[in-house]
Amino acid sequence: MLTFPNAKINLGLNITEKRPDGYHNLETIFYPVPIEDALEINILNEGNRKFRLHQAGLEIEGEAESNLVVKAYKLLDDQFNLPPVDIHLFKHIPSGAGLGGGSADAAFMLKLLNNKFELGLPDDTLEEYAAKLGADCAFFIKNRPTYAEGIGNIFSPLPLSLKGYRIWLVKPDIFVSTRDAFAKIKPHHPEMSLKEIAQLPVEEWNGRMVNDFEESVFPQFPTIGEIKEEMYRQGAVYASMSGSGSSVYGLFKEDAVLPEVDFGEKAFVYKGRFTDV
Ligand SMILES: C[C@](O)(CO)[C@H](O)COP(=O)(O)OP(=O)(O)OC[C@H]1O[C@@H](n2ccc(N)nc2=O)[C@H](O)[C@@H]1O
Ligand SMILES: Nc1ncnc2c1ncn2[C@@H]1O[C@H](COP(=O)(O)OP(=O)(O)OP(=O)(O)O)[C@@H](O)[C@H]1O
Repeated sequence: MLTFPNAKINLGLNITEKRPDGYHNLETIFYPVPIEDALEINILNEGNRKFRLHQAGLEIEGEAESNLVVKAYKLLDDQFNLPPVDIHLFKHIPSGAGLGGGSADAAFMLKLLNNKFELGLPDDTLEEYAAKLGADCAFFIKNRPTYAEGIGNIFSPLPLSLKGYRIWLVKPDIFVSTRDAFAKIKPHHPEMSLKEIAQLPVEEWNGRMVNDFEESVFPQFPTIGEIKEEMYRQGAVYASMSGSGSSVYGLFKEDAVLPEVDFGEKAFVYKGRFTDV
């Protein structure tokens, strides 16, 4: 059985408070983007191992045991004693990008196991399992535009569609530590709530919808800020860094011409368009 975990972007990200446990309260909107990994499971018939992981495409740091698809399998295996599985993961979504690729793989693995082994778990239960694997992981269960608050784990659906807009996304060869990016932020409440801004036309988001991480990340990595400027030079109606970086996206009108721009040999570049979600 095969599935295609997709990435997300953050539309706005306000870091509002530092909590006693060291984490931060925030508000953001998660929106699915059609940049996809491929994830397949088959029943494993040979040997006495519970799982085998084959990886292709972009490299992922760490052992198989620390891969989120394996963690997702183990989580459900502990409860349901699942058959052994042979896992194939083709990695296309860059990591350390603010695109939630690892979280997407984990959530899609839960959904895949639920279907393959007919566990009958409803979305709410799958979301509870997903939340154990990462704060934004549960978003990918329903995988539709979502307003998130708390530490990024309290969700409400949002009536918002980017259908018809084009997206140009660039992830330079820069690694931003999410932990360091949080540590440099002075939390504050925004003047206008993100939910309100999201109801305005996309053309009115620039200057209102803000990703607070840009303030701490751009001075340290000017290249990331320059990519955002380039997006606006090319006619983006709205551009922003996603999550804690390092990817930057621009939203463009349907008929926009997106030229070839050299963002460096190792940059990941994606051009696509939104369909209905
Ligand atoms: C900021 C977002 O990109 C928004 O989409 C994500 O919430 C970040 O999620 P992530 O990359 O999976 O990050 P995690 O692995 O959960 O957290 C990394 C580190 O960031 C800090 N962290 C994370 C989330 C949060 N609400 N407050 C924090 O202060 C913590 O120091 C944590 O140890
Ligand atoms: N299946 C997986 N795909 C990608 N990364 C994985 C996976 N499993 C574990 N990881 C680990 O998780 C880390 C974060 O990866 P991820 O792709 O979620 O990027 P991210 O850009 O930090 O996402 P975000 O900040 O939006 O949550 C990686 O550095 C990697 O070591």
